Amino acid sequence: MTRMLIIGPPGSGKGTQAERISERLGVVAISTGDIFRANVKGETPLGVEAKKYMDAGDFVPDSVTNKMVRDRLGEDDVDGGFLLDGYPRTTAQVDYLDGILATGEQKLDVVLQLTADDEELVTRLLGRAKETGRSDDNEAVIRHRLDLYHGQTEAVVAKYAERGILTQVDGIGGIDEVTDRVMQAIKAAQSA
Ligand SMILES: Nc1ncnc2c1ncn2[C@@H]1O[C@H](COP(=O)(O)OP(=O)(O)O)[C@@H](O)[C@H]1O
Ligand SMILES: [Mg+2]
Repeated sequence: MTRMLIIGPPGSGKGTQAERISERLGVVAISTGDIFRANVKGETPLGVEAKKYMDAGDFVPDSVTNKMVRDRLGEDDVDGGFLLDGYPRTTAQVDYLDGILATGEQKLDVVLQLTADDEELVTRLLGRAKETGRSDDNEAVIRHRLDLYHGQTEAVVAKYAERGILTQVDGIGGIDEVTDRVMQAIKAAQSA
């Protein structure tokens, strides 16, 4: 049973690595970005609300995101553990997640931070824009998302560092190479 978070700036490879960790550890990967995008695509009320923020590279309001995550974490497939990708991104979300977990007397085992410098991230995301056409992958919006990461999500990372459960992994390199680093880091954290 593993309960984990993967945190990193946009373009750091969270989604790619989360999928691999999920397969290897047999835990369900939950990406708030993917859930929002599925709702945008399906034109649900949640999607219609979220789209306004996502297209601008802004965070969807905490009240909306928190409720969505609470509902998702209540589903049956989460019983064997989870890996959250893209949440929490604000310190208010950290507090909210603490509340959800405390209710079930659960605790986080590992928080992984994937690191990469801004120029590498912008290059990657502009490349991804050509392939996937994600509506928030244009340079101005990418820079804004990076600003929010530095301005808000780094404070989230600091909180977990204070708790002694943060593990940093260098996200620069080939996908397999990064996966090897990630799996080693998880092992080391779990035996610590
Ligand atoms: N925890 C969250 N809080 C607020 N907004 C979120 C959260 N997770 C995802 N979003 C919204 O979805 C968008 C895309 O998220 P995501 O796919 O995780 O992007 P990336 O991994 O490129 O940073 C974000 O820019 C934001 O608008
Ligand atoms: Mg992602």
